[in-house]
Amino acid sequence: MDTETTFIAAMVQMRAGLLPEPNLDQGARLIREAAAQGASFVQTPEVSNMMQTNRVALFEHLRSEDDDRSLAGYRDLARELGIHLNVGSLALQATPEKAVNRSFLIGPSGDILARYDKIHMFDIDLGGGESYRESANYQPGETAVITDLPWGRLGMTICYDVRFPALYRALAEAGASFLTVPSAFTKKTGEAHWHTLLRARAIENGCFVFAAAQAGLHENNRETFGHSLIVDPWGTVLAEGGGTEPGIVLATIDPAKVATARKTVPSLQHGRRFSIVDHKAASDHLHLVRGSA
Ligand SMILES: O=C(O)CNC(=O)[C@H](CS)NC(=O)CCC(=O)C(=O)O
Repeated sequence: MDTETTFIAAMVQMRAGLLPEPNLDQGARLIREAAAQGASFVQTPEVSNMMQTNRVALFEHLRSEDDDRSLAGYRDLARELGIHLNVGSLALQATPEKAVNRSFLIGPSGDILARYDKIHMFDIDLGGGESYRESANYQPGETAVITDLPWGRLGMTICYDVRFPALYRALAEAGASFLTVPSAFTKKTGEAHWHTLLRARAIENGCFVFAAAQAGLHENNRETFGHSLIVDPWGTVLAEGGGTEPGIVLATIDPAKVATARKTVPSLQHGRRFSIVDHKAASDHLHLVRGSA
């Protein structure tokens, strides 16, 4: 594997609406623009096909992987443009009752090289009446996924996964140089946490982090944070999208930066397993011992 070669990565920032067809048009237009600017790796955000929280409407438009027109369209596009295309995620039918939030890596041949089902479900109450119950409509994945790009190994994750650092450490230990975090972050949590979480995952694992994001006010009245990011293994932001509009951001990626960052700060090698002492339990025990003496 020639890890000396640089390449251009592009994050496609979208404002997905309720229906798959116009969303595919929006995604395809931006992917073409990215390829025209030289990108050979392009990522789209979480739920590129549908931003839909209403269960009835969601299930009306859900298709199984084999029948999904967005997936077919993105495969055709990857083949036509000769790029590696990471469709951040598609909402797909998994069972009669549940969808799955699935990310795809499509190769320049149009073949599906890898798929990853989002593991961590965003079930939270943010306050101010803003609540999410992803697990009501989606079934979680149970398997972390690492795959190969021509420039190094890629660990695939989605959005809320970014809050679970053990997943990223496992992917880095399995050989990942690149970590993908396609997202639809809320505006509130994005303002507080987005840059910090993504830069931390890059720094602590010595990996590039690619995070294409949904942005702006969507048809379902949800507002997402945007700020699609490309972060290098030193934690430097190489490219960043705006807060509200669809568009693309690009950066030249030098895979050699992975080895350089890890050589400078070898924290991946210095990690050690440890046990934990509960100080309170230990002092209670001492007290008991003294009392019985
Ligand atoms: O349901 C959809 O339409 C698309 N999916 C999402 O928006 C997902 C699940 S609700 N969003 C997140 O995971 C946000 C995480 C986040 O914002 C955080 O960790 O702070």
